[in-house]
Amino acid sequence: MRRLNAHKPANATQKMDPVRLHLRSTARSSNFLSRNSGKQQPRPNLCILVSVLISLSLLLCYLFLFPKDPAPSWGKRYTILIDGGSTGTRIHVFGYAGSSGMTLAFDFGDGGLASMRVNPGLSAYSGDPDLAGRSLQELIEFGKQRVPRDQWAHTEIRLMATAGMRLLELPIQYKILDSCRVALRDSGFKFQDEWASVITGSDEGIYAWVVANYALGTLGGDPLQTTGIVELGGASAQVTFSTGESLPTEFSRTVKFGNITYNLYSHSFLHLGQNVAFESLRELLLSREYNSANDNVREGVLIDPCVPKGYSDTGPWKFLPGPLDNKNRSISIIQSGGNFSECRTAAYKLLQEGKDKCTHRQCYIGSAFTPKLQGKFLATENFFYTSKFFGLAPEALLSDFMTAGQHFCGEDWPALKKRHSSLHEEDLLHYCFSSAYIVALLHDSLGISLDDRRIRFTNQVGNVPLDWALGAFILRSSESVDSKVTHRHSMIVSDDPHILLLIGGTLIIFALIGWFISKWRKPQLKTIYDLEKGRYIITRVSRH
Ligand SMILES: Nc1nc2c(ncn2[C@@H]2O[C@H](COP(=O)(O)OP(=O)(O)OP(=O)(O)O)[C@@H](O)[C@H]2O)c(=O)[nH]1
Ligand SMILES: [Ca+2]
Repeated sequence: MRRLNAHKPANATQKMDPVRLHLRSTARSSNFLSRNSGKQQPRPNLCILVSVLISLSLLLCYLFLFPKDPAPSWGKRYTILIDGGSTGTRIHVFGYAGSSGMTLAFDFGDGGLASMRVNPGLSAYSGDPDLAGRSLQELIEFGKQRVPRDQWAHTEIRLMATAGMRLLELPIQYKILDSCRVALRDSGFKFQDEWASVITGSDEGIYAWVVANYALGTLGGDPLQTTGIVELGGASAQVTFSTGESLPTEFSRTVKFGNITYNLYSHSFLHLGQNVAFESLRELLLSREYNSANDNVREGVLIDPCVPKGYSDTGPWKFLPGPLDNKNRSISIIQSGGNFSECRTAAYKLLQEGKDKCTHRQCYIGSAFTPKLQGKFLATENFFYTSKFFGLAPEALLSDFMTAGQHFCGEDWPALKKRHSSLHEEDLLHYCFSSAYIVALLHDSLGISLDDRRIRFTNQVGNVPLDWALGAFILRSSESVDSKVTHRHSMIVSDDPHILLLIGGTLIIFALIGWFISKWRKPQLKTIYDLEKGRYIITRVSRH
């Protein structure tokens, strides 16, 4: 049997006298109730309370769905990208506002980006792939110095290798990648095996295009206002730009940024990076078909027009297996020809190799389709290093490279070494070749006129280094922003602790509102004893 209600009617005697207890109007009983519940406790005005709670929760919802700033930044976060290039491996540590960010504003200055390079590149370990992973240790330590320890487990680390690795046989590539995965798994950072890979040359070009246009402020704007990128690396060269031309599928890429879609031509010319091209040109000079026209080989001596006068190198050389016959294999010395125009002719011939296999409407380089270059371009890496060495302005003309190269190639090698004693000899040796190669590539092959001002030779725009790795980071960040924007309205909870807090708080407030309303709506029941009927009845208590 339920206990009697603790409160007694006002006129009740101490003893529960069943006779006098009548059905109480809920009002009187509630008055009675209030009289007997000790000191008058002002019951919270439920309506005010509920409305405060509802407005609070609406405010929280507004903050979550329409934050003042696309998203409040939640402190700094990090991501790491390792660029596995043919001549070296470099780590880039990106620090950025860890917002659930709907905006992309990165600081690529000292506060936001830290990089370090080690030589040689991963492909140099083809003879002993297990050592490749060890070459990453120094870079991983560098990353640990830049990322706070409590963030290591949340910091993703990715290895993206380029042309140097693409040149290796697949089994060797896999062994080198596996060796790197072991090192990255043990790094303490967040890593998954598929995050160590060899990227395509087309992706490499796209990423370089993204960082260039991000730095120029044209990413997300009119495609016709974007700037193309030509990059001369160590083992490959990339050409990427926006074009209205119809493109064969293998050369056509689309990049979506914000609500703009860019139709891009992107291709990486493998083997045509500067370092590999320099070696390949010697192979060409030694080949039979070339030699029939030129007497570059006389009694075991190769005359190389692409090295300054007075240079000689007694080898050994690692000539790639190719069109060499035994007679030429017995090269004992390479002597300088120091002749810019002969070097340019040989370089052009190298760039045209394979043209007979062209199956497209036009192939400016080898058998690859290349549309006519449209718009402005940034020329990076070896394009920039060569222009810088010759003291050329960023807006230099190709005719300036010709003049500088003609002079340099004809100079005396010992005098050059003396004058540029601070430079790496290998870099110094390449400038005769690179000046001729740049003219043969951009003018003789791609059709940029000698006095065209469309090209800027640079490795930086503002404080943004034009490194494709930054482009990969920007693109990934924008994709994750897009996915957050897409999901934001479907309230898919982000992994951001503050967002979770916001949602949790909102849910608690709604639950409180629901509870109060249910209390308020739930009939307040009272059990009283009816003297006349001699039994207990349950009655509803009225509300104020
Ligand atoms: N002259 C000169 N060349 C440099 C310097 N630093 C790097 N290089 C050369 O410039 C090129 C650098 O381009 P990168 O893209 O870094 O080359 P990489 O990534 O090792 O090669 P890929 O795998 O083809 O991209 C290489 O040919 C280097 O040898 C420099 O300070 N001076
Ligand atoms: Ca590179």
